Formats: sequence, structure tokens, C-alpha cells
Amino acid sequence: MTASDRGVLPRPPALHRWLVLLFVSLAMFGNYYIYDALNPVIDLLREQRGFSYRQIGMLSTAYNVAALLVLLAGGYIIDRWGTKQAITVFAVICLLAAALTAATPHFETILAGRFLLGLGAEPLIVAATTVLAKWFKGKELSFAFGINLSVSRLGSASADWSTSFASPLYTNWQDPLWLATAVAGISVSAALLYWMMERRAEGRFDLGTTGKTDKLELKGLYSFSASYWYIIALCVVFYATVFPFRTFAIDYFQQAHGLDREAAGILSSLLPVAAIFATPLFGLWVDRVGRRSLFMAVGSLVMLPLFLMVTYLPPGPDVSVSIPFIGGAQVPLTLLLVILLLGGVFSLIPAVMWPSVAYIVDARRLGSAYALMTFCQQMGWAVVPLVVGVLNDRFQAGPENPAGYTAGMWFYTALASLGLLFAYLLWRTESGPGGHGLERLTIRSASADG
Ligand SMILES: NCCCC[C@H](N)C(=O)NCC(=O)O
Repeated sequence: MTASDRGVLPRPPALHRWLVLLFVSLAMFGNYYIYDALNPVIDLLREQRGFSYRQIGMLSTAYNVAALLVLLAGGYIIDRWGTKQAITVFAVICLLAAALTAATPHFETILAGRFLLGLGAEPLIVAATTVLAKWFKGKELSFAFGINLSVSRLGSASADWSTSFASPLYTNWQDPLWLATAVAGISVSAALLYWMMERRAEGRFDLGTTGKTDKLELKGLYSFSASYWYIIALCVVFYATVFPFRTFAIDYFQQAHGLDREAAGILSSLLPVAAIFATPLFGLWVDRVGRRSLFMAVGSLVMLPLFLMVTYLPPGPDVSVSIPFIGGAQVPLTLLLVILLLGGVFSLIPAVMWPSVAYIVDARRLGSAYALMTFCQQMGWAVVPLVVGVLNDRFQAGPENPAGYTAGMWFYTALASLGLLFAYLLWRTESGPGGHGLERLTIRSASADG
């Protein structure tokens, strides 16, 4: 579309926009499903393939190493190819990665599959964000982002639920991963449908522009404020705690707490399920009351004792949890409370943290500020699963020695306490004269100002 078409052509009708959101969200559903499909087969990989926890940690880290490499180039690729082609290519890479992970029993091949997944999945997330910004700018952009993230998290929850709805597959480690490959097919189909929608719209509607896709720019890092660096530090330790905990959670509930696979899957799924509903609600609340750094500090404080609670508190009575259309399970009350609280934190901190960057960084540098944040996030997230894997091996964690998981839980706790420190420093800075309005600005104050 030329600049002269802009303003001449009508904006795309609402139905087109919502269909684009649907297809892009389905592509993300598959993306998150494939990533999390490894979690429920960890015990099978250990029993049937003899993998150590360190090797499981390496499978997780391989994804991040690939993501770190490709995030350096992802923005350029998307700008060069355009979002239609980029999303489809990245979805195909995810499909190939899922197939490679399932294809052979060799550790090196599975490792290569997870590495390939990192090459496709993370730039697919960047491309999806770019599409939404293009189609929803000036419309329901925040809402569209919220829906997209919720559908993505449904992909994570569905991978956990597969221990129930696809339980016959879990006699071996491979079949659940073939199921993930089939789900990756949904991603590719959705990407192609999005391609068709956008192609039909080009020349008929004004699709707007997004500017350049977020890229990592290393020059001028020193000019970001202290508040920005506190948010980055919180982001690093927060995701480096929650994502690795999720990776090992189903296996941990099975080995250390004696849950069967279905119950462990249902319990683990409550984390993304809580986030599906609570993230948009926290977003709406914070937009009304401000107090963003205080919210992040409260979230960090709530997270601090959770890993020690699962380790040291008595399990309490069993309670029934049931997920409509999926199944039900009896789970110990303590574990249920901890997962629900962690789900609350997993909803609150992302809902407040990512948008806060927009208040702190100059709009012209927002793209590189987000790219740098994602890059740092991946670096922290790369290290932790390896460390937890090594700790679990070193302390011979397993059903005969549940205490062997304690060192890993202390490691998560140490990370969570760093998170609390960074959130506190942010709150102190933002409550003083050098603040950027994180505590103060609300929808009401913004409309009063302007
Ligand atoms: N399997 C999920 C990977 C998501 C990584 C992504 N870079 C991210 O952090 N998204 C934000 C979130 O809160 O999920």
C-alpha cells in the first residue's frame, strides 16, 4: 500500500480484525503448547531413556540459547519478509522442531529439536505482536494483546491437560510429543489463514503501519533510567523463576508429592489458567489505581515463601479440583494454595511490568527497550533450568529421596528474594522526586491532563 492509499481506503471492518486476532492467537496457542509439551514427559524421559535432570535442564536451555541468537536478527527478518511470510515460516520451523523432538530417542536429536523450537517460537511471538499492532492500532489494541496472551496461555494449560484428555498416549515419552506435532499443524494452518486474510485486505483496506519491528540496539544503553534497569532485573529473575519451575513442576509433583500424572497435570495447569482470567483484570485495575511499582513489590513478596511452603509445610487434606471437559483430581491443599498464589503472581507481575516500560522509556526507544528486556529475560531463563537440573542430580532427587528437590527450591527462593529487592528499589525510586509516574498515573489522571 502506498502512502497515498492511506486515508483514501477504509479501515478494515471489525470482522476482519477479529478474524486476524483469532488466527494469530491460534498460531500462538500451538507455539505455547509445543514448548510446554515436554513438561509432562520428563519422568518418562528419565525412566525410559535414562536422562538425568541435568540433561532435562539442557533441553530447556537449548530453547533459550537459540532464542538469544535469533532475537538479534528477528526484527530485521520480520521487516524484510513482512509479517505474513514471517509468521508462516516461523510456524513451520516450530512444526519441524516438534517433529524433530519426537522423532528419535537420541538426546542430541531431542536437544536439536528444542534448539530449533527456540529459533521459530520466539520470533513468532515478536511477529504476532507486530501483526496486532498493525491491525489494532487506534482500536482495541490492549484488549487484543490480552486476548492473544490468554489464548497462548490456554496452549500451555492444554499441554498440561493432555495428561488427562490424552492419557493413553503417556505409556511412552514419544506419543505425547507427536500429539504436540499435530498441534503445531494447527499453528501452521492458522498462519496460512492469517496470510490469506491479509492478502485479501491489501489494496482494499488501509492496514496502517507499525513502524519498524522491535530490535535490539546496544548503543545508548547508559541513557535508560535506573527505574528501567530495576524493571529489567525484576523481569529476569521473575521469569527465570516461574518458567523453569513450570518446566519441572509436573515431574516434581509426581516424584516429591506422589501425585499421579493426571493430577500433577491438572494442578500445574492452574498456573496458566489463573493467568488467563486474572491478567486482564489486574491490567484494568492498575490502569485505574496506578501504584504499579507497589503492585510489583507485593507480587514479589507473595512469591517469596511459596517454594519453601511446598517443601516444608505438611500437605494438608486432599481437595477435589475439576476442570470442565478435561477431568478432575484430588490434590493436597498446600500444593493447591501455592499454585493458586503463584498463578496470581504470574498474572499480576506481567500485567503490570510490561506496560510499565512504556511510562519510563521515551516512545522513540520503546522498541529497543522491549527487545533488550526480552533478550535479558532469555539470558536469565537460560541459566536456571541447568542449575536446578544439576542440583536435583547432585542431591539425588527422586521418589525415594524427595528431600533431594530442596536445594532447587532454595535456589528459586533466592531468585525470588532478588526479585523482591529489585521491586523494592523500583518502588523507592518511583515514590521519590525522580519517579516517572508509575505510582501516580491512572486512566483518570491521563484524561484530566490532556
Ligand atoms: N512458552 C512460553 C514462552 C514465552 C516467552 C515470551 N518471551 C514471554 O515472556 N512472554 C510473556 C509471558 O508472560 O508469557
